[in-house]
Amino acid sequence: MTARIAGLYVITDARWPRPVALETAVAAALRGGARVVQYRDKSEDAGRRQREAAGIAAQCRAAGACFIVNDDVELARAVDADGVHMGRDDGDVAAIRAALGPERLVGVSCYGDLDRARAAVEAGADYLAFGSVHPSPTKPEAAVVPLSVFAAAREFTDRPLVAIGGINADNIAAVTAAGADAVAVVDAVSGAADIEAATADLIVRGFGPAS
Ligand SMILES: Cc1ncc(COP(=O)(O)OP(=O)(O)O)c(N)n1
Ligand SMILES: Cc1ncsc1CCOP(=O)(O)O
Ligand SMILES: [Mg+2]
Repeated sequence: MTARIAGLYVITDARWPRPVALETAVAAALRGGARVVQYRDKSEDAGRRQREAAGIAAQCRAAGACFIVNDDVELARAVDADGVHMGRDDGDVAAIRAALGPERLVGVSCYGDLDRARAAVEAGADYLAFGSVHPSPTKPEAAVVPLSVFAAAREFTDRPLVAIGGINADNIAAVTAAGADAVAVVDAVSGAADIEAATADLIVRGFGPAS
């Protein structure tokens, strides 16, 4: 399962107009080659969240991509997502691991904190995310952490390492060269005029041409 966390990891953004265009945008990202999609929606409209997450889950299933729900274990279970992504305000990693069982992935934000990363591995995290690795247009308040964090984390874990924050076509190659297995983006895809082309371009620049 953890092998599925690799390549371009696209995170949905509220700027995608709702509801039809969100699906259209996810379809374009999947055609462009996104291997992981995360539903990230901070609203409290439970009905719309459920509908949108279920729709994206079906799209990812059809495309063979991995589908992750941000923050919300119950929603992940309800739509049969492949996993959840949890940050420092989203609950205890061991408790989430126990609640979800071994079949679903638990991704954990580690920011630039290697002690948190070690503890997350101990608690059963399936992948570790580090960032912002550059100033993020989506989350400008996020602290920037050095790319050396990937080599440092690789010293103690073979879990997939995900980079996030301010990653775009100009800097993605340096991020993967530093050791990130997957690269998570919001703006570089959702802000693009042509989502399919932007996705494909990021993949070639970051991971090389498809073999
Ligand atoms: C892949 C990935 N990495 C990091 C985050 C950030 O999680 P968190 O710190 O909980 O912040 P929010 O996204 O919930 O605002 C993420 N969502 N995905
Ligand atoms: C959710 C999150 N956590 C750290 S940066 C970030 C947002 C990443 O978005 P972008 O790719 O637009 O910088
Ligand atoms: Mg969170």
